[in-house]
Amino acid sequence: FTGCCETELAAAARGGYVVRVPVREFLSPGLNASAPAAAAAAAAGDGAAVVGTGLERDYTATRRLPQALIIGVKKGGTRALLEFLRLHPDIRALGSEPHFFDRHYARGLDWYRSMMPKALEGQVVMEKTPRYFVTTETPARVHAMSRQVKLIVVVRDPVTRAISDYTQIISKTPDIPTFESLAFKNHSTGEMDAQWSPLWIGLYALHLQRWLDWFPLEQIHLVSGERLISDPAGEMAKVQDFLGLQRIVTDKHFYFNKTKGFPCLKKPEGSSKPHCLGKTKGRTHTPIDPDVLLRLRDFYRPHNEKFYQLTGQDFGWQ
Ligand SMILES: Nc1ncnc2c1ncn2[C@@H]1O[C@H](COP(=O)(O)OS(=O)(=O)O)[C@@H](OP(=O)(O)O)[C@H]1O
Repeated sequence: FTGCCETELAAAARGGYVVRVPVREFLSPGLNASAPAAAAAAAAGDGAAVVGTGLERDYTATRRLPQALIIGVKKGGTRALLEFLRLHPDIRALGSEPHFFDRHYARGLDWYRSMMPKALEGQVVMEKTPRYFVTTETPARVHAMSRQVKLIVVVRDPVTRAISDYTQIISKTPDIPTFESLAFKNHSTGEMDAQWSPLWIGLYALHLQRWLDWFPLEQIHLVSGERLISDPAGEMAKVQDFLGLQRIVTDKHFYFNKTKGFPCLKKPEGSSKPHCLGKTKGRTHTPIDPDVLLRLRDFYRPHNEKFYQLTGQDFGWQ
């Protein structure tokens, strides 16, 4: 693919007229038969329709319900994963978090569909709302929409995740008590408050079990939040395989930005400039008393073991 036709197609799509495209040029060998040119046409936005006839494919972009969801976890690296996936021409992802299954379910599936970006046949439509993973009513609702939907969870060491969560909370409400005082139910006995949201979200086995009541494990792909930082291309290869996509997002798309301390994109969607995620991603964490950290590790150990058992994967959290 030379790139010449991508521009032509997109331009034609913006003009809203019909372009004939030889289908062979755009068929990819993977599960999905769409191609970068097709994605460019879809990316042209509202009203864009490029229609092929006869031997050609139908390039009409429509709004469809998502076939894949990033369901969690909060502070796991979900934004990074979504931005990385958006580099793929066969992905059409909603940029914001729609919170359909947890907050706006009463608005109905037509509303949800109307939120989605237009996509061509063969493109995978997706969205991310990290709260889905921990809301009890969500698995059944997602299942009612589609029993085939592919689910992705980015998991991260629950201790670091909890501190990241708290760091975000305190940045918005600076007057809240310290992490240490909120994490314990009883300071003298050392009993942790498992109900406190930053701790409760990290009980991954508990939450996953609710999803497994509705979906088989093969339909749930777990991304290591740690590896998404240390080896983004490796983690992305597995996600693309899971979604049945060609491995188009590779190490060529990333560079490690030393100032930020994270992998950044050489060329994000719709831009030619390198780009890192914003200031709220990769924040300096609130320092936590080392004794409390040890306590937290003890608290999570059995839950992590259960999670490794359920998933058949050891994420190596100490
Ligand atoms: N490439 C890259 N750049 C910046 N940050 C990255 C990246 N990859 C993963 N992360 C980690 O993502 C953490 C934020 O997670 P989420 O995007 O899931 O947060 S949120 O739930 O949507 O608020 C964020 O957490 P904090 O480090 O605690 O800020 C990062 O550690």
